[in-house]
Amino acid sequence: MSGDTETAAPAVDCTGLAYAFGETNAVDGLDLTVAEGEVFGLLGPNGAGKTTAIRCITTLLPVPPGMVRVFGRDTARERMAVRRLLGYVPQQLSADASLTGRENVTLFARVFDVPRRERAERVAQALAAVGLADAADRMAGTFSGGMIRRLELAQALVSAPRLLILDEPTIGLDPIARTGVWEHIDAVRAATGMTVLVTTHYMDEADQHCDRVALMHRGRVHALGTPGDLTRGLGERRRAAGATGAPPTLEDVFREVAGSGLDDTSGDFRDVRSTRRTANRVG
Ligand SMILES: Nc1ncnc2c1ncn2[C@@H]1O[C@H](COP(=O)(O)OP(=O)(O)OP(=O)(O)O)[C@@H](O)[C@H]1O
Repeated sequence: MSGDTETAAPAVDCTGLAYAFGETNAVDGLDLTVAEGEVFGLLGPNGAGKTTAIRCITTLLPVPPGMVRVFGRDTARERMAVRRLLGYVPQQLSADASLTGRENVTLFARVFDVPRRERAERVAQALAAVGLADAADRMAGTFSGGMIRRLELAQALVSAPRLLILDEPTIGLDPIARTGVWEHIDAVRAATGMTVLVTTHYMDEADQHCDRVALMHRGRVHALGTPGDLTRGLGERRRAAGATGAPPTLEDVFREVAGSGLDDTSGDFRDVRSTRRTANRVG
């Protein structure tokens, strides 16, 4: 693969991506292109297939050649090259409560082969980028949920990836901590031009922070565009049908495309479950 091809290729290119767990088609023909430099939101309710799609893109789940390319590199054929291009913050907690913030990030710097002589500085930069410079030498077990999430962000950033993939980065956090996480994602993106692919079921966050979103339901993309285009489009359809009222939100767009498949209570359950996971891990 030539350097030119890699530069011209989209950050992520999924073509007919499919993945099944036994009888369950978790991802069922997903077509998706993420341009370099954009913040792209993969949205959907529990079970939509977001995490499975992300795990295929990160090479953690194997798919046949031709389904997923990252900066032009096929995940099936160039697994290690793809891994070197991306930073991944999974839903499961990846920080170790018994290590300090700095030690946690240093561990990732070693795993990702950050050269030894650059390591200390790169770790300090990653911690500063997420607002944890002052807390760097405290045990992660003393961190709040929002600080842990930012620490995990620093772990993913220390290898200076071209593509940052975040699976539900703000789940289980209170509104202030959620804002804090996004402020740092936005700042890193502004400073580096890094591509960000994020899954979330918080439509308000996607509306505010994503350049484009894909609304995913039952393994497929049902709507794709900028949040503004999607909400304007629904507003126009409603006006054409004679409806009045408040301008639609992204959540309204989602309800239109997903219909009765949406579960009103799923977000709450997920928050509780995730909060518990956080508590178990760092408690
Ligand atoms: N390891 C697994 N074994 C069996 N089925 C699975 C597995 N992981 C996911 N699934 C199923 O695949 C489907 C998609 O799940 P996935 O986790 O990708 O959805 P999601 O949109 O990320 O939802 P959530 O936000 O709840 O993680 C669901 O029906 C889920 O039950």
